[in-house]
Amino acid sequence: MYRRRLTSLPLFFSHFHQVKRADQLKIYQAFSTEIINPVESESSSTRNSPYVAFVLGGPGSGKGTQCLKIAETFGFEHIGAGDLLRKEMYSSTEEGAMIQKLMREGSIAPSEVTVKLIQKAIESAENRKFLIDGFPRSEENRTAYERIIGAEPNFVLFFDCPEEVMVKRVLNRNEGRVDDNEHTVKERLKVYKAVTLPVVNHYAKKGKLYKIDGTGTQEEIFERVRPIFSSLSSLV
Ligand SMILES: Nc1ncnc2c1ncn2[C@@H]1O[C@H](COP(=O)(O)OP(=O)(O)O)[C@@H](O)[C@H]1O
Ligand SMILES: Nc1ccn([C@@H]2O[C@H](COP(=O)(O)OP(=O)(O)O)[C@@H](O)[C@H]2O)c(=O)n1
Ligand SMILES: [Mg+2]
Repeated sequence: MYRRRLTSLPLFFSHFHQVKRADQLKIYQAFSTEIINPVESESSSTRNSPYVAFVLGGPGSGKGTQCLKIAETFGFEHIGAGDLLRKEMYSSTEEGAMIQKLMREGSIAPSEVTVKLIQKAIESAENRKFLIDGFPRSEENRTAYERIIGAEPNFVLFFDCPEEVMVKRVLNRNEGRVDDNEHTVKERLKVYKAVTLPVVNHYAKKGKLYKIDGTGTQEEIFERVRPIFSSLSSLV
């Protein structure tokens, strides 16, 4: 038995007119989007394993801001990869010092370190629905997650934003971060384009990517995100 619903979603699947998500959804991009939810056929093992959305986008694209809204509205647990690393950075261990150096340079921390922190956060949460924000930032991050966690994300959100908008937001962020300065943001943008965008393309090819216009007000962007999560609420 299938539950059918018609919605008009502002989805932007970059390269596909028809996208098939292996787990539960079939989504056809058109003027309106049909979502077919095989609710009754969902096995209990699927229900018990964590439901994971990765959240990607350049520095300042609004990942953290939108994750807070999604978490509050749809009951997801927000795990910020950068937040986990920053916490570790202040732990006055050797690893903490290494993370601080990499963050200052705008480089990516070793995947094993980041994935282990994410794994701990998933395991210690009561929630089973997760937004993993700022991860995977490299193909190496992605394969390390698949190897250590033994799963792929259910889907991936990607906030698409022009560089000049991202830079302006980062330089106005004012959270005292070691990497929110003109020099590091330039490096981070280079890393984003060379190392993170291939991961975004990987998920686009797999039909797992929701590309969202990251310009406009926080509220406008959230209205683009909302239908994606509304359509899931009966599933997870
Ligand atoms: N739509 C928006 N318009 C203007 N400023 C924004 C918007 N979304 C987020 N910001 C601000 O821009 C900065 C970067 O946003 P953040 O969510 O931290 O991005 P990211 O996690 O992708 O780096 C923050 O100071 C945030 O308050
Ligand atoms: N998967 C990740 C995520 C963040 N990081 C590090 O943490 C920094 C800040 O990440 P973040 O996600 O908090 O940054 P924003 O994109 O939110 O501005 C990155 O520039 C990297 O140095 C990492 O090494 N690996
Ligand atoms: Mg962030």
